[in-house]
Amino acid sequence: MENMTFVLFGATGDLAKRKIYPALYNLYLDGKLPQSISVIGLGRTPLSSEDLQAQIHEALNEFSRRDVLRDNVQDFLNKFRYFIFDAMKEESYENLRAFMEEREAELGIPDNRLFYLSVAPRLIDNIVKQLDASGISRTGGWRRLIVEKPFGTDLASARELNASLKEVFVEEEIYRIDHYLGKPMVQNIESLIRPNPILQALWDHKQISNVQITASETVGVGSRASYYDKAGAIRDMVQNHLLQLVMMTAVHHERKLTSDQIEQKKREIMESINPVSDEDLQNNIIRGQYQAGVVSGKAVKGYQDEDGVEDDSTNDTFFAAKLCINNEHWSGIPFYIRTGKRMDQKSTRIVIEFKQDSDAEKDVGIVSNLLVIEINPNESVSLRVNVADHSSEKFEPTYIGFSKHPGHQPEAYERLLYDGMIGDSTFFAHWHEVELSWEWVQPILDAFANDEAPLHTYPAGSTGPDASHELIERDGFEWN
Ligand SMILES: NC(=O)C1=CN([C@@H]2O[C@H](COP(=O)(O)OP(=O)(O)OC[C@H]3O[C@@H](n4cnc5c(N)ncnc54)[C@H](OP(=O)(O)O)[C@@H]3O)[C@@H](O)[C@H]2O)C=CC1
Ligand SMILES: O=C1O[C@H](COP(=O)(O)O)[C@@H](O)[C@H](O)[C@H]1O
Repeated sequence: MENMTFVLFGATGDLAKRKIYPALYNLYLDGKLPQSISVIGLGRTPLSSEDLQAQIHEALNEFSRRDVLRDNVQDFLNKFRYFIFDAMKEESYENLRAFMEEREAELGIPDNRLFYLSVAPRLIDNIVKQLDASGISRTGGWRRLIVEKPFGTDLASARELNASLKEVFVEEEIYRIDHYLGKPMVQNIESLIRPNPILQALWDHKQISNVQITASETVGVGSRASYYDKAGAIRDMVQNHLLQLVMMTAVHHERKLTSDQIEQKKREIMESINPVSDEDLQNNIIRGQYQAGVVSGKAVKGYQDEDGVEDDSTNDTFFAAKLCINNEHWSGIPFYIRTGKRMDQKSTRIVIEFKQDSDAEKDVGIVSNLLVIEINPNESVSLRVNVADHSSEKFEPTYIGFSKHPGHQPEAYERLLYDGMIGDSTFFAHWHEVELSWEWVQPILDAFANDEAPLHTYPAGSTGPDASHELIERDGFEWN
């Protein structure tokens, strides 16, 4: 890997502490950082480099998946410098350029520069313009830009944001983070199907009856009401993570695909998803909001009573939909997606349900085969099969599969940061996917904004509103 400067905008922020520093440390432990790297943390808070290093050390103690090793942590921390920086002030950039160049000279490294924007979206336009104007992004080496979510708040703002990034960077240099794409089991979908002809042969509408994608959470809005009450589940989870899971599930891997081919296939899938019609808005889209209830044995407030949430908020904390991909492989197969906060369990999973011809044998316990890909918090793949129980002359559903142990393998941010450093954008969200995802959700955003869709409530700690069960039961299935 080439030596580089890693410029972290938002070095004093929550994401840096919880995800970025632990990811960098674990890459360091695995020998996956460049031999020589200058990491420059930026923020307005007046800190010295030693202060930042102390904060990072603390963050590692709290959030690293592996123990912090006394004998090497200082070597890791020495790579960091802090620079007091206000993204809205022009002079900050001139000073940053000098600081960065000085450090590059001190370490004898080329001007390969990776800019990580872990800051509020409202700052991004100015940062990118100033990086260009100050010459910071005009490097003799390579330059890359990692952008955090949310990428816009609707189709128009996403296009605007993209246009301002494109004034300075080309698509190949822009890495839009969607941390679900960094999750090991999501990255493993291809390696699960392609080398296994038995699964490849099953991966289409002839064998599959429906696909279900769930991302349920037990947490509520927490301290993020100012953002979440405007975003809702649709912007927070659906436009990005859930639609990415749809694309990753629906891609066909007849052979090993290059990054560009995967990008093209994902784009084709998004283009093949039926646009949301008025009929869908009435029947196939479910908006929900949690009420008071009990989660993991603890009484919790309803959404409207959460700190920072408007009293009469109609914001969606739950979303479910049925969508169809109109291509040769998936035509006629419903994809059901759902996500919600304050549900009964934390679970992100993809369930592929296979067709079952033996309706007549339901009374002896025969059920459809399922392929269950558990993404989070457990990482496993299992296949539900019917096994005869000779004593009762009935069949028992039995799961065969394997599990991985989270904590023993690199987490999403480690994988994505590493990919960003080596210049592999396979598991980042490319512009066309992002734009097409916004195009798909835009009619839903409009309907929610105009209160044209019913708001179903559900008790915290439940499996979501009844309407989301009716959505799937109408087609003769149930959420697995
Ligand atoms: N936290 C999370 O779990 C997730 C966050 N994200 C995204 O990551 C980004 C960062 O989030 P998060 O860390 O939570 O946010 P925080 O509010 O915790 O941190 C914001 C950071 O931005 C810096 N900042 C704010 N204004 C300026 C400015 N004018 N000039 C320079 N720096 C500035 C702050 O530094 P200072 O105050 O020192 O200036 C701070 O380091 C956001 O886009 C968010 O949507 C995405 C997924 C999850
Ligand atoms: O991006 C986000 O994701 C988290 C859920 O992520 P997970 O890795 O724990 O499944 C969600 O809580 C948050 O609201 C959202 O912004």
